[in-house]
Amino acid sequence: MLKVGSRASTLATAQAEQVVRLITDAGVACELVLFETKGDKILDRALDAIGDKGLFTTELENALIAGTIDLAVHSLKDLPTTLMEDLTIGAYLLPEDPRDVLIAAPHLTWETLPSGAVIGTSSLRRKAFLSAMRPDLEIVPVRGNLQTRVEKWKSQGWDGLILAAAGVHRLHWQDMIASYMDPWTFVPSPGQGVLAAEIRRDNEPIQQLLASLNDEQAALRARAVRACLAQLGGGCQIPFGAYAELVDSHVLRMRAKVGDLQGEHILVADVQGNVADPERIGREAGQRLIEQGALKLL
Ligand SMILES: NCc1[nH]cc(CCC(=O)O)c1CC(=O)O
Repeated sequence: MLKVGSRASTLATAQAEQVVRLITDAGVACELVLFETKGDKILDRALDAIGDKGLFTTELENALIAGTIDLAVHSLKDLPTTLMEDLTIGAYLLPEDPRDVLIAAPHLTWETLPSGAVIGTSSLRRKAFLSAMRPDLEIVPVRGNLQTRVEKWKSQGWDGLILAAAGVHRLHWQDMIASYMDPWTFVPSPGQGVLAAEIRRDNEPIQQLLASLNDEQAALRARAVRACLAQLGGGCQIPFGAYAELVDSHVLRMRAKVGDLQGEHILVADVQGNVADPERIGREAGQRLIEQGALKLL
């Protein structure tokens, strides 16, 4: 019996159950093992204020190394670019919509949000890009799992929330979506919407199984944007977004965007290149941001 580890939040569990189904359908029996991570426990501070990388992933990586689980399912965007030694990404799975969405009352959209509207988000990236596009909005912090954030939005009388479309779709909350943000402007977190299956490097049987389930296109796009993040030093504590699409079967196009928290200085790098080497495209985008002074902004 293959042991599949996941965080215990409703979204994480729904994601892991989808992966379990994928593996079961491939003929391998598995069971789910649920974990609470530091990021699930600390709810009174923004993620960047807690500081360390791997807030949602360390407990799962420890369990992989200890052999308690054989595979860990993560939201790729929560997984640091540097994994613990002896661990690797075995597959990129089940890509969902990579965009961010505005959650708001039915009569509102991004275009009709009034001046002074109150929007909940604790993400530095969302804060920076919101401020750059709409300096007239008021941004308030909101932490916790998706249920908690939606309850806060309703109980506090805020006008809206920014969330990942992927999570909203996976929980079947489509009717709360007021607008989809354009990914080339409101650039998503690198790897948003994609699931990562993390395994031990020496686990060859599962490596082979996962290779057959890997989503090739999601993998190429994810490798480019994560190489860019790595070039800038990794982690999720910076106002940074990166997005990639295949132009055709040979060419990958990506955009990386960095801002300051006030959204006053925004740097953009666009790079296009051969899909055979997605990391090169990502590093090039990262390098261009650094040449524009990105490291001074961060
Ligand atoms: N940071 C928390 C987190 N990690 C993954 C998702 C959603 C699923 C995904 O982006 O793949 C979310 C919620 C959100 O950002 O709204």
